[in-house]
This record gives sequence, C-alpha cells and structure tokens, in this order.
Amino acid sequence: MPKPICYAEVSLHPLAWEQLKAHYEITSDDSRLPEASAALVYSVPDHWAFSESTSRLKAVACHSCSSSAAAWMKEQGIALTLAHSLWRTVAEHTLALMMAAARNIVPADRAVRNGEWSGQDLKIPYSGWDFQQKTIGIWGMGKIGIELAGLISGFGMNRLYNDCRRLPAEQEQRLGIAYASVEDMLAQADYFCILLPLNEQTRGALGKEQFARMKKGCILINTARAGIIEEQAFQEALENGTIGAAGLDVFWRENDVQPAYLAERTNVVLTPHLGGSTYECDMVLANAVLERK
Ligand SMILES: NC(=O)c1ccc[n+]([C@@H]2O[C@H](COP(=O)([O-])OP(=O)(O)OC[C@H]3O[C@@H](n4cnc5c(N)ncnc54)[C@H](O)[C@@H]3O)[C@@H](O)[C@H]2O)c1
Ligand SMILES: O=C(O)[C@H](O)COP(=O)(O)O
Repeated sequence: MPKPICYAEVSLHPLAWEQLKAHYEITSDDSRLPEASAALVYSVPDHWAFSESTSRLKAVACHSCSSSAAAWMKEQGIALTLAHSLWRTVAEHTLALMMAAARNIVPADRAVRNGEWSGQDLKIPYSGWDFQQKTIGIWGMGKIGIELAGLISGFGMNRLYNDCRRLPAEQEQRLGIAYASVEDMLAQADYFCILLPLNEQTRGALGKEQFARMKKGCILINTARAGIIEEQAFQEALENGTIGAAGLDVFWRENDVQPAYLAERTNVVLTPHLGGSTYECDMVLANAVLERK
C-alpha cells in the first residue's frame, strides 16, 4: 500500500525525518500539496485557507499560525498542532549564546585545536565574565522571553525587562523580573537579549541612539530577528567596544556569506538560525502528524 503523503516545508532533525519517512512519503513540492493528508510548516500560509490544494489535509503541525488560519482549519476539521515547545527551545539557545559569548567558548576551543596551548597561558586571552550579580535586560517579555527569565532564575542576576505590555505584578514577582524603560535597561544591562518581534515599530529599534546609551562592554544576544538592530550602528558599536561580545542566531543576510566585520571577530558567536532546532522540538511537529496518519 502506498504511504500517505506529508507535505513538509521545515528543516527537521535527521532522526525526526527517519521516523516520519517510515510512515509517510515526504514532499516539499508545492504541486503535490493537493495529495497531502498531513503538513509540517513553520507557519501556515494565508493562501491555504479553503483552497482546493489543501482540501485533503487532515493534520497540520506548525510553530505559528494566525487566528484566521486556525479558524478555517477548525471549520474544515483539520487537526492543528502548534508546537509550543519552540519557545523553551529558543530560550535555551539564547542562553547557550550568552554563555558562549561570556566565556569565549568558540575562540578558546579554536586555540586549543590549533595547538596554541603550548607554553602559553590561554587563561589570559580567554578569561571571561560571570553571570552572578550582573544585570540582564530582556527586551520583549513574550513567549520566549518568559521562558528565558525562568531559565536564568538560579543565576543570581538582576533581571530587568521591557515590553510594550507590562506583565501583571504577580507574574513579575513569580518570574523575579522588574520592569524598566529601554533607556534604563540599556544603561544598566551587562547582558542584553532581544526577543521582540520584527514589525513596523521594532525595525531598527536598536540603533545609533540606543547604542550611545548602552553600558560599555555589554554582551548583546539576538535570537529574534536581525532587522530589529540597525546593522551600521551594530558594526560601529562592536568596533568601538560598546558591545563587548555578541551572540547572533539571526542575520541581516541569512543563507549568505557574512561580512568580514562579523566573520573575522573572535568576540562574536554566530549560529545559522538554529534557535528552534533540536530533536525534541522537531519531534513535537513530527509526532503531531504521526499520531494522525
Ligand atoms: N531564532 C529562532 O530560531 C527563533 C524561533 C522562534 C522565534 N524567533 C523570534 O523570537 C522573537 C520572539 O518570539 P516570541 O514567540 O517570544 O514572540 P512573542 O510575540 O510571544 O513576544 C514578543 C513580545 O514583544 C513585545 N513587543 C512587541 N512590540 C514591542 C515593542 N515595540 N516594544 C516592546 N515590546 C514589544 C510583545 O508585547 C510580546 O510580549 C520573534 O522575533 C521571533 O520571530 C526566533
Ligand atoms: O525563527 C523562527 O521563527 C523559526 O525558527 C522559523 O524561522 P523562519 O520561518 O524564519 O525560517
């Protein structure tokens, strides 16, 4: 018997692919969407609503979905799974970048591999920075920001956040976070994590003016979207030492060769949009369609 067809427009862990392939024929070819009974996508495209091409779908698993897309799927009887696991997974990656940037993990690893640990004390060039008694600023206390605040609760840090929607006092207390203006956060934060969405209001929100207020030597982490930071201002802040170190998972030009000012610096850690990429996170998507095959 032929296997049912699963349309998949996501990058999945090899072990998750293996499990899917055991039960489905997988395709990413748009022209075969009308044959698919299941679909895995990052977010559900608007043009799928009530389309002939999605009429055979029984199950859709995704990371994000507009309320209108959720409504038409409900009306069509399509089982929708939103993989909430993504938030914690991205928060963990944000923490990994913070740790790698603060402790020079990548250049120190490279030095050991290159045989530089021979007769010289590498503690001097690669000595790093603690978390305890430092201030972290989290800009965007949404789904991922809240996970991050929880993850670092044992680190002994002063935790500030800014969001256009302030959390209820009781939730702030539970998470151990204090609301601050962006200006205060910039002035005080030793670690600054961006977890805003990219939209009209946030595009370029961290620009020249904001970097001028930033505490010198701040460790800046961006796992949200590159466009929230003005690239020229970022480069200047990196070059003049305002940014002491950075961890980036998102880029102004993704899937491309990165400019020398980034690629050649040892105080930046770069990951290729891996924030949501773990076996467990991918298996939440895979299992959602495996359960409904
Ligand atoms: N690196 C990755 O792989 C990866 C994966 C998933 C999401 N993301 C990105 O992470 C970011 C956060 O995602 P999320 O799911 O937590 O989003 P979210 O919508 O749950 O949270 C964003 C928060 O930002 C706040 N906000 C919006 N505009 C603001 C403004 N102008 N000023 C202050 N606060 C503002 C919102 O009120 C909200 O609380 C997004 O940019 C998303 O695209 C990255
Ligand atoms: O960052 C995210 O929202 C997910 O990892 C998916 O990213 P993409 O839709 O930009 O590929």
